[in-house]
Amino acid sequence: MLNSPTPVKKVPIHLQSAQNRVYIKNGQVVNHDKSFKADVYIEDGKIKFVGSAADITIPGGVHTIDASGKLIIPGGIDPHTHMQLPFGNAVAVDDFYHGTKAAVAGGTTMIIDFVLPNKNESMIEAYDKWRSWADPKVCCDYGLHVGITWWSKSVAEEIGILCKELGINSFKTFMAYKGLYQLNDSDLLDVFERIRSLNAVAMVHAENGDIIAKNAKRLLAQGVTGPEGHELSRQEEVEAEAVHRACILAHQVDCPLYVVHVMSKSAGIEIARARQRYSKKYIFGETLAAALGTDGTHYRCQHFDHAAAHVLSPPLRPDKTTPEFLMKLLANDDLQTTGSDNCTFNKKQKELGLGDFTKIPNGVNGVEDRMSLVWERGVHSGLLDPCRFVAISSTNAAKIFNIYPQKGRISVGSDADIVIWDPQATRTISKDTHHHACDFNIFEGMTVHGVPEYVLVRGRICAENGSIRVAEGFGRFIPTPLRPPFVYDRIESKEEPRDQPVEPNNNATKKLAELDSYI
Ligand SMILES: C[C@@H](CNC(N)=O)C(=O)O
Ligand SMILES: [Zn+2]
Ligand SMILES: [Zn+2]
Ligand SMILES: [Zn+2]
Repeated sequence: MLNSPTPVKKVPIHLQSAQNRVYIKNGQVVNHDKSFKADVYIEDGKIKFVGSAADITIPGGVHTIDASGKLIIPGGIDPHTHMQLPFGNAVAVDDFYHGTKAAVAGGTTMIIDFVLPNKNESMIEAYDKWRSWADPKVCCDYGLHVGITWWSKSVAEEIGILCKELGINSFKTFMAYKGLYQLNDSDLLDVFERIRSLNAVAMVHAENGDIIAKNAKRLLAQGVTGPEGHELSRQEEVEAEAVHRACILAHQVDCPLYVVHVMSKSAGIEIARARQRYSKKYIFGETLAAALGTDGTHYRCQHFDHAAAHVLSPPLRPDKTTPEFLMKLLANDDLQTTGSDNCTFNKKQKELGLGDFTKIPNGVNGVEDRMSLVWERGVHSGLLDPCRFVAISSTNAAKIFNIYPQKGRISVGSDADIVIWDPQATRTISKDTHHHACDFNIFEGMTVHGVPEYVLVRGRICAENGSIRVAEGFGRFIPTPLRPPFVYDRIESKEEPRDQPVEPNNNATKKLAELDSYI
């Protein structure tokens, strides 16, 4: 407590109402734009001080953590999860409790999940349902995207209410899952136009659902019924074509577009090209921990359970150079974020697809291991520096979905979602030790560098040296406000008329040629 006459530089600390007072000393703070030595003081769930120990006096009784040799990074933000998603005849086993417990264990302190209404279901009723599932269970803060799985005047009205009254600023459309979620190009143009009019963010699952439906029918008729049929029915070009088309559709109505789960080299190239082509760069790309950590060779595994456990859409790719290529796109800012698409089904549930790969529930794990995987494949392998790691694991998602700097930054006034990261420590990933509710881990046996030593969720220490002490329902719903400046400032910039794709300048052409050389 500072009782002396207020010294010029000291930071007065008022103790009376303080909760969860934590002082982290001797660490290296790493934000997306700067890495520097600093101490951090937390009180009432917020960061109150970031600076030199000489500039603060900490009273007795404050929980002090010595972070010597460790990094102090913003808690991970996973922009793509599906906890307890009802999908086909199964419900994902990671519910909002187990899924967010696993998230926190791995250093992620916020998830953004998806409301996926059934066709003809009210968007708002679906939103209320997801809130009722999540609010009582989440161990960390969460946001929601809403899927536009069908289109009508009433949907157009409801998404306006979701934006203006219910804290939603992002909507996922589907070019795949024919008959379930898929929209045609004409509807996509209307949807993107409506999203643009609301200053919201469009998202897209980009695969050509018509090609997939035709291929699946043909493969089954030829007797290809195992999990290998899943990737054969939707190979890279089926994803890349849809990515290319989605970027053009969005550009035609000047709508910012976030392409989720980019799983292949050719789809990643399409994003890079679109970002070059449109100087406003309002195309954003996300890839997944799964695509960075493993590949589609597992679909050829003789054991159905092992192969089926890797089934998600778009699929993992058999081209073993894909993980490194996608990491290079993240390093180049051709891709901006990493998600997990955590949507886990157990062995019994995956066996619903025995004899017909189209019936295998789609989805894999990732929310617990995302941070360590990105560190291992990115920073430890020399492709990323720690600041870029923070950008793609936390800050870029916060900026795109407009919750920065409340989230995604170590700075005064930000939520105290903080990870003390041990870059040298290693851990070996296994279903026997993970915190998921599922009985499989697609990264089984991998040893990764980069381990969270402490994880603080709004100032509460929820993980400490592997011991997880989360509280069910402690997390809060975080509204995502309209018109994210990181997205819309560039759209409204006057630099070029909206419908003139800018010819890439020569070093951009060189870069595109480089990208092509990877294919
Ligand atoms: C349905 C949802 C999860 N499943 C998946 N990615 O395979 C999605 O497509 O993102
Ligand atoms: Zn999807
Ligand atoms: Zn395998
Ligand atoms: Zn998904």
